[in-house]
Amino acid sequence: MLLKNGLVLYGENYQLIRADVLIEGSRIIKVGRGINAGSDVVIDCSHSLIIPGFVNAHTHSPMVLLRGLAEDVPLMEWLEKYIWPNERKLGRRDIYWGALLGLIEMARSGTVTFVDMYFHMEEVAKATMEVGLRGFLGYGMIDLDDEGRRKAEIRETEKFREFVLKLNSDLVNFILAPHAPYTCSLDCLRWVAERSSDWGSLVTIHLSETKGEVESIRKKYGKNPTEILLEAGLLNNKLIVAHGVWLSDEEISLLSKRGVTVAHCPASNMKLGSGVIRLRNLLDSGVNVALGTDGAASNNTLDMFREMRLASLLQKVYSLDPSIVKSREIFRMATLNGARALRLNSGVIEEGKLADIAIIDIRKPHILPLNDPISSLVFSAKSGDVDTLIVNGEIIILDGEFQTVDEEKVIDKFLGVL
Ligand SMILES: CSC[C@H]1O[C@@H](n2cnc3c(O)ncnc32)[C@H](O)[C@@H]1O
Ligand SMILES: [Zn+2]
Repeated sequence: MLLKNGLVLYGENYQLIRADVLIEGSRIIKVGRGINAGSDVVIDCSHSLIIPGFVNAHTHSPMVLLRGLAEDVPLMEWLEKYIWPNERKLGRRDIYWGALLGLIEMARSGTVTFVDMYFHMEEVAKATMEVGLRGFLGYGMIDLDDEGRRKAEIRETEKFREFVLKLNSDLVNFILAPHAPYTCSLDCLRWVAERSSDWGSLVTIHLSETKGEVESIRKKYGKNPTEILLEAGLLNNKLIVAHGVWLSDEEISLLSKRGVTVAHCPASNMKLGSGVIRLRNLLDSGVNVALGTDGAASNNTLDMFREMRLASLLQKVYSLDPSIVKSREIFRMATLNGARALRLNSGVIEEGKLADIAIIDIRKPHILPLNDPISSLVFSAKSGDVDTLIVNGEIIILDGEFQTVDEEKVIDKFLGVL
């Protein structure tokens, strides 16, 4: 496949060059001028920006089903009064259709890879293969200190891992996913750490999201949440913690030393009134910070353009310092840092990298003129500006049309619900 004559955001330094991008199989093999390779597919990019696709490092795709259902309440009330009772009513088919809608929304906003933890994950895996995005999928474990529940959660996790191994797919990857230190026992967390080591699996967990969480963990264990993960044997470079809003200096330095990734979810943190992440401290301490939307019930979209903008604006207004975080740092969080956390050779447009690419038609009044492409992406672009999406060298959206899935059928399904 040849992407012809585009404005390419090239390499880790995001140099803007006019060039062609040649893709063979799942990889970018050449970037340069005047490539003539007799390609089967040639996409004219003369009015387009070619960028690495986004990595949504923390979401729950089926939660689009609960969009707008629990508004204006803090996390624990949100979970206990609204979300958990409604989730108990969701069956396999609901999860399948919810995941399809969520994945379509993610693709339309330039996301190529996502980390997802929820229930009935076999259905999310099916949707992932149908749409063609790259998913890191985990069964969300909650044992509430109950041994019987723990055993059942372990069985579910093992079953889902078997399912993923049998799929033998380039796109569907298994990840261990205990929910949080306040819903998982130390025994459960220890089991996850041991399996992560045996299986070589990545792990994701919610951590230090609210002040209340930190207080309750301190009350229960006399330690902070990060120390509990340390005690369980989870603090290493296979771990992605979602949120990390209330981390102390000591915890930040521990996460940095251990190579842990923090998936920052600004919209969710603002909407649930959870707090403001110490982004500058995390970045300056060398922590790999990626970006996630969280679920659509606490966001209320899965749009990574919007997430980048919110991440930046939140830091500027909270610190009263517009220079606190640069747009390119935010863009890197949304792309390369997520890819690094997942050990993917992608997240930048460069020879040898996976062809996980978003193509944006810049002939839009809200984008032009392109004085600073990174600033345009972080502050001006939005979901729907992605014309063409390529994942693992396959075209998912071409000229605004899905090539893999019947988008209209999915939309109709949800209109039928009204
Ligand atoms: C067991 S994983 C899925 C579980 O997590 C819930 N959830 C979604 N967003 C958040 C969040 O920001 N903090 C804590 N828990 C969250 C979701 O509703 C599922 O129950
Ligand atoms: Zn979450």
